[in-house]
Amino acid sequence: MRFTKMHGIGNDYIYIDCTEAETPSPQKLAIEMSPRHTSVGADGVILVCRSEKADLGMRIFNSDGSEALMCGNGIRCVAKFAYDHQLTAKTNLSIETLAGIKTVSLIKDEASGEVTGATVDMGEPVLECADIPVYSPVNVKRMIEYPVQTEQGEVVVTAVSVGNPHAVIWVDSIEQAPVHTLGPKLEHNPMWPNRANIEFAHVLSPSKIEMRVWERGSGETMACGTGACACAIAAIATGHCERKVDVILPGGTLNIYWNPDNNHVYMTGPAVTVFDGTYTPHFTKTD
Ligand SMILES: N[C@@H](CCC[C@H](N)C(=O)O)C(=O)O
Repeated sequence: MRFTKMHGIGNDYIYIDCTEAETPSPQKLAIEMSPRHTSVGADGVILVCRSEKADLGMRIFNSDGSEALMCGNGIRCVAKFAYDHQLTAKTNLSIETLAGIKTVSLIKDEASGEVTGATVDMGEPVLECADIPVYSPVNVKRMIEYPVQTEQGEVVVTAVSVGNPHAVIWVDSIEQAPVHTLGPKLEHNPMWPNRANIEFAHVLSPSKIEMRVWERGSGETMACGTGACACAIAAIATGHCERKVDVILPGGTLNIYWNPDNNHVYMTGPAVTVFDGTYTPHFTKTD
């Protein structure tokens, strides 16, 4: 099985071209290929698929095998993968995800012509609890800077969906943030029927946020594109930031713009190929 390892500011996935043949058991493949010390090593597996409704389709599996609806860093890499592997010659393309069709505009280096990144129209963010989905004890419509009781005390959460569910928590210091303790506890808190990605973020200025993320199904990662959008949305919705925000993550920076005219969120960032490889899965069809 051929694969390409790619990353968007350190959020790395194993990309598999499924446009000619299906990949059996992608959940098992993600569990098997993601471990960093005993396998290829990645935050999960992304399938590049055909689509009847868009130029291409994608599916994303976290390292625990769970399937997510959307991946912000992944979709930029899918567009680069498609262009570099001649699956398309388009530099503006539509990609079908389980969270709907997104449009991606590739960014090329002028001198080399190489695709170095992309801007993605992430669509309209969702703040309504019922649609995220998130349960609140007193049935609030939106959970904006809302107090939540945890074993580690009260935390103030803003709930946002950017295709997948996110909880944004403002902290004084991202270095000291309880990413590995509160992160998994909140990910599995029954308030989230489908679990959630947990962001610990700090507003540096009206145009700059720094954050760390505990990703649903993958643990702490170096970056999360949908998570960066969620933090920017939470900061803009609460008046902490203006419409254009640079979100600084351990792996690098993403530029987020929430357009007031159409309510769409745009994310710009790099897409990088690390290496190509071949892999023989250990599981059998009867596993
Ligand atoms: N890293 C991604 C998000 C991947 C899926 C997420 N862990 C989930 O389960 O929702 C991104 O860049 O958005």
